[in-house]
Amino acid sequence: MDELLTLKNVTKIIKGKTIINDLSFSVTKGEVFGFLGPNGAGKTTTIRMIVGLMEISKGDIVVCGKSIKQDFEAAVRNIGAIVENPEMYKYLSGYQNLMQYARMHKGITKEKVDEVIQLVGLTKRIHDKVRTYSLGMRQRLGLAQCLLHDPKLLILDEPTNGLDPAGIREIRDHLKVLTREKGMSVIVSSHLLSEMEMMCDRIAIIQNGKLTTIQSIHNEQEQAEQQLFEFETGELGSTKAWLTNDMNAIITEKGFTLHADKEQIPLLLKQLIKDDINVYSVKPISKSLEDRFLELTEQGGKNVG
Ligand SMILES: Nc1ncnc2c1ncn2[C@@H]1O[C@H](COP(=O)(O)OP(=O)(O)OP(=O)(O)O)[C@@H](O)[C@H]1O
Repeated sequence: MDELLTLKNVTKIIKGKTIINDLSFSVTKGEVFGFLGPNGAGKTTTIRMIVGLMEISKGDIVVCGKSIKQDFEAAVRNIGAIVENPEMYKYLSGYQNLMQYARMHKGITKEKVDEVIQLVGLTKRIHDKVRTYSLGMRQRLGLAQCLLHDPKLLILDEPTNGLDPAGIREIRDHLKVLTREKGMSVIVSSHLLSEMEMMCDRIAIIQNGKLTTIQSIHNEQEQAEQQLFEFETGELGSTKAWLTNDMNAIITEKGFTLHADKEQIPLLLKQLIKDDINVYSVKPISKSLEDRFLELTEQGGKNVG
């Protein structure tokens, strides 16, 4: 089964106010899925519902084939999560903290504790007291703790909050190991696009409790399919006359721009040449996710829906 997590029309209403509105998406095995949105968009609320900390008002969440509503324990068993800052005893060592946790949860062996310590790269400092750890090391200790019960799906709410670039990079590298080598799926949330672009395979943008877009990050072919193209043509008057309303083109200083599939470009060129309009260049204008994110958020969700 490729889908590890599916949200089906999930809605959350608190005191008559719709906080999450009909949210549907799936996360597949081995991917890092980003949840991006401005403050107050509803990321934490959604995550709290996925990990079972908050009830769903409408819809359902399915984890590894188990419905959170019908089979709660079997569903959440597959999840490891850091939602709020993980509580650690600062006067104990990292190792003592993990062993303490292992003692409270059935079936976690000492070998498993050693394995996760190595996985998060804390071997050298694991016997030092947590109060001597940097924030990044504390985050990694938290990560180690939630890996102890071998979750299939890891959920990290704002994992890079307060970390310096080196700390962010460490988290990023660890997520790669977990997904690529261990086949886990990871959901990370953030309001910082640049970090998410470096960390995620796909990013869902959430705005006012609604999903506005899901975009693959490394799939350039997919991104190139629907694009804005800039045509540089000669005579602007005849160009303007040539364009029809349904093309939704915008006249520029040098010619015009329009959205088109790549396959449409040769057809448009043939037509322009046939109609005696000179074309000096055609180039795709890459619209970064950043533009899209800013556009969506600055418009206050105009495109939402
Ligand atoms: N228990 C609650 N009662 C009333 N409103 C709530 C409650 N929990 C969340 N909200 C509201 O729901 C909206 C979404 O909040 P949420 O914390 O999920 O956003 P977020 O995207 O995680 O933002 P941030 O990045 O600031 O944490 C906010 O407007 C918040 O005020």
